[in-house]
Amino acid sequence: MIVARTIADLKEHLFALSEGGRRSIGFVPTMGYLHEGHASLMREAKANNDIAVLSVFVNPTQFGPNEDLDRYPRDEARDLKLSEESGIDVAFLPTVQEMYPKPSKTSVIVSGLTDRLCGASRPGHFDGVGLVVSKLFHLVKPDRAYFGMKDAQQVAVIQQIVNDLNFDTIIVPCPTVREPDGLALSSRNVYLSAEHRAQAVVLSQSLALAKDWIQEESMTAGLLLSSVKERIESAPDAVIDYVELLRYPTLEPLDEQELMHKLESPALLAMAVKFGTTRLIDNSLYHPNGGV
Ligand SMILES: Nc1ncnc2c1ncn2[C@@H]1O[C@H](COP(=O)(O)OP(=O)(O)OP(=O)(O)O)[C@@H](O)[C@H]1O
Ligand SMILES: CC(C)(CO)[C@@H](O)C(=O)[O-]
Ligand code: BAL
Repeated sequence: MIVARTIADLKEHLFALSEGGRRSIGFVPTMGYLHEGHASLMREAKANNDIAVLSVFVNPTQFGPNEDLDRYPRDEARDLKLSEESGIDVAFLPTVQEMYPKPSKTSVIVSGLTDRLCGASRPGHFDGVGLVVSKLFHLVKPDRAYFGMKDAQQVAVIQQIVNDLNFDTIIVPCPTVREPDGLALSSRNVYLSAEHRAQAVVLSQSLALAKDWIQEESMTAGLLLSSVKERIESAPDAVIDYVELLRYPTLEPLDEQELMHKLESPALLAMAVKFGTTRLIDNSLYHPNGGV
């Protein structure tokens, strides 16, 4: 596996390996501290492309002033080991100076899709994601890029950027990988105390319950939301940031009276919940035919 730390190095290696763009590139952008969720994306990239590229970059422009940029977990040696084992050919690990030698005067702002969910509770977050993903796509020129559905809003936002800016990249959404008890894998799980780790299972449990509840004939969107919130709040330390039910991928809210078993388009039940200072997200996508 080649490790590139500069843009010049990355471009040189990619040009050689791809034979000037003739061989396909699958790309997995991450912020590192890799886990099995990231590994599933890396394996998918390797299985469906000639060359698999990983980036590890804790992107400062997507963190708010009071967020966890400074304490975001990092373990480069472990990341390199897992990425090599997962079939990555080129790992790009730039410094902040390399990616942003000067503050960017250009922004990539997606309107509408970023008004709710994490876009509302983390102002400016998706502007930073849009900027760095656009920069990375220009550098890597991937044929396919792999993103986890745990960040469902991110997938919708990036798909919109690709459509609007004519990137020649297919966005491949990948399923959320979970711990045996259902907790979605996340680099930030490492922040959880043992007590909060035990309580955090309430997120996936509430999503599983919602899957049953939507089959009930009288279940409306409003009732589903209040039932899910009640379930989450049964965990003593859970503090809800948001729980929302939106059409996917347009992210328009469902009507409170809408009957869930009569859904006509996919609906996303998405949540962000804090345990102490740790903010976790999870979601599930429900399809009109009752499929999940
Ligand atoms: N459990 C998971 N299953 C599948 N993909 C995942 C999972 N967790 C993260 N990803 C995906 O990995 C990519 C990189 O995400 P990131 O590095 O932020 O990891 P993370 O574990 O979500 O970290 P954080 O805790 O900061 O949200 C994103 O496309 C994200 O959706
Ligand atoms: C896509 C991404 C790597 C951009 O920094 C980040 O938002 C993430 O890890 O999901
Ligand atoms: N997985 C999204 C990256 C972030 O939380 O900033």
